[in-house]
Amino acid sequence: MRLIIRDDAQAASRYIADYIIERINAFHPTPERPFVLGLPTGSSPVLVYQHLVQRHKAGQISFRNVVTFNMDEYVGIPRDHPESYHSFMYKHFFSHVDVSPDNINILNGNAPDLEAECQRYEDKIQRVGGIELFLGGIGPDGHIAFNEPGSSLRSRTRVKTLAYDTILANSRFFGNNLDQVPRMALTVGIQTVLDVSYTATYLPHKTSHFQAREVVIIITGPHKALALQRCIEGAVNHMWTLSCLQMHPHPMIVVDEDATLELQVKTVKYFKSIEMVANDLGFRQKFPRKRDSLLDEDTLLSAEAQTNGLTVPQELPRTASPMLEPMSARLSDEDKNVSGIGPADMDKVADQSSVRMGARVAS
Ligand SMILES: N[C@@H]1[C@@H](O)[C@H](O)[C@@H](COP(=O)(O)O)O[C@@H]1O
Repeated sequence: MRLIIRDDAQAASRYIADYIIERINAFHPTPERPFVLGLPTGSSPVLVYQHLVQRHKAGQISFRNVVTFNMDEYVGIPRDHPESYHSFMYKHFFSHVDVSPDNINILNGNAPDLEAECQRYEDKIQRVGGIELFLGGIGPDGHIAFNEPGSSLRSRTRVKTLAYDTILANSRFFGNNLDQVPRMALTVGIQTVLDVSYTATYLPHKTSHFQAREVVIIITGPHKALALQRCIEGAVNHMWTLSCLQMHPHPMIVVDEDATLELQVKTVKYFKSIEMVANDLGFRQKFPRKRDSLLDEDTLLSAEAQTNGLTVPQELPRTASPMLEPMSARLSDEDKNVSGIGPADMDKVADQSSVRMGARVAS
């Protein structure tokens, strides 16, 4: 797991937007091989959408070959209701970028058969080959999408009754009138986020089980601090459903300082040191591999190359944590001799004690 800590919500959002843009551009999506992006609603991702829109208007990113799947939608409010997640997405994102309406997928909370609608959604995710990057937020009780406390960690897209806490939290969008807040929603499941299983159209000869390649979560504000603490320092637990990310091979949580208030100092220092050392020593983020290269993962895993004097896998498997793999090799050397990095490199490292701490933990 990567935990990226930024000073405030603005900086955390910018980090995520930049990351998504880099991922999409590096993927070189085409109509035949689109980038599949999972998207959330809520107040937390609004700034991310603003950054994405700005960068799109600056000509730095196109969403033409991006297919989107939203995480959830209320049941029983009209699609054009100002607080429907359809309206939210068009207001904050879709209306401002070049995504094709045909590529936008949002659950229909007014479908005559809600269960069939959920199955249709799962099937469609499978048909496009699974989700490349799932962006999400959390509720103050640690729920992801509408997977409320007590949700099965094996759940898939389904009808969900909302927890009272969620109704209370979301009443701010409905004039603080609890009676106006829908009681039910359709939501992707925990397993939908963790493990996208499908018969890929481009792999007609085999049925494969793939993880959503990457899950990126934004968490900001002190009111989410306890949830963050439970989800990353606590055990995997259905009462804090974001903790399921501990089971995912490639999750990244991006937070502001306020959200870290309940974390141990040791946890915060560890994750900051990991990022600082990686940046200082010039490790660049390596993205999960192209999906078609999964065909021959064993072969690719055995291929090695010399990069910056380090032996690293030439092509990391998409399920590996791309930043930590090369770092751990480097850090275990440092652990034996911190000055082995070289005086010039060490001068760049602002806090040497946290480097040593990072080395200890990584080894
Ligand atoms: N279903 C949504 C979640 O996907 C979202 O993460 C959560 C937090 O919203 P906010 O970011 O406004 O705190 O709200 C709702 O419950």
